[in-house]
Amino acid sequence: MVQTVEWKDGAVRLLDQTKLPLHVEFLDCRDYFAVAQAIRELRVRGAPAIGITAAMGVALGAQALVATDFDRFKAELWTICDHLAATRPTAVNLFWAIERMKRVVDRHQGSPIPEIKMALIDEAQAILQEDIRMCRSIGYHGALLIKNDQTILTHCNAGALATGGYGTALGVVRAAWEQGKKIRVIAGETRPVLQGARLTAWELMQDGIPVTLITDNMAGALMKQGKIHVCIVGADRISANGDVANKIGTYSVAVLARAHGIPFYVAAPSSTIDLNTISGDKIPIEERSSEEVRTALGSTHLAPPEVEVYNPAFDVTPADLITGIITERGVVEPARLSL
Ligand SMILES: CSC[C@H]1O[C@H](OP(=O)(O)O)[C@H](O)[C@@H]1O
Repeated sequence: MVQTVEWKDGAVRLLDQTKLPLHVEFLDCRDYFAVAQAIRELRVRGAPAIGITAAMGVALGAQALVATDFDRFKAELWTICDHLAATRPTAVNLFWAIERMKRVVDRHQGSPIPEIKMALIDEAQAILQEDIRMCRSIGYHGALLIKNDQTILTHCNAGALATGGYGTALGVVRAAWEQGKKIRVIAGETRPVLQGARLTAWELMQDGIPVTLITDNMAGALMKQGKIHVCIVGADRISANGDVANKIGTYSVAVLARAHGIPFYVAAPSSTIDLNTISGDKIPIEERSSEEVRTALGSTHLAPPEVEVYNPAFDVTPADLITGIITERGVVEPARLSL
């Protein structure tokens, strides 16, 4: 699996996910503006991957600062943090990672500036490596829930492409596959940005994991036909009461799963849990451009050019529709999250 994001030769190297599945192209961001633009344009996306990338953007921005006075350096770095924090509002990992980078600076008050700059690079690298370890642990705990010969429905992309590597929902799939369980994945295409069609299908095929692509409106019929045994999705923010914000369409899958008695799991690292947000209705939901809905990835027109569009990128699944939240520490009932 190619690396989604990495610090390479003093730049932030991203796999440009807008080019997948037909082209594997990398984008070398040499300043934090380029990192922010890549996040906004979904060249890198997925809650953990956004956090890691923003952390590297902070480290990258710090290298270019010329201030020799700590207070001035800190003030200028906080401006960089604000710029990166303004890229996307829903994935809490973005803000968690930026706050973690800020704590590095505060811990190094009084240290030489060059030492702080190095510490920021080290912290961003540590966030990446921790995320990969957490995904593997999520995979281990989640695979215990998967039986041989089961078919798993997933929505959007919560794989290596959405994380530092290995994936959350797809980390569970990978772990079950690596354990020799004969599983199959049904991937919802995930209109309008098609993360399922373009990214999940590509990612699983790279690993030789059986995957079938469906349009989002097919999920209910497959459940009714008994062809789905379990649903596993990712998350962008989990509120203190266990509500989950995830890609638009997730709530529909959860309702259908409940109607058909199918377990519905959310896989996410603890960096996605936001105990400061008391419930899902308080989670900010990103609204994206009308063109994403009116066209097929900005090309073919699918609708009248002037038609009114509503394009929320996420929805919220209430805790009572979620069978369990799979974290790096194990599987937890949503209602027990903040205990
Ligand atoms: C492993 S979290 C992935 C999560 O992020 C996706 O959103 P986007 O592609 O817009 O960044 C989607 O909600 C996934 O479940």
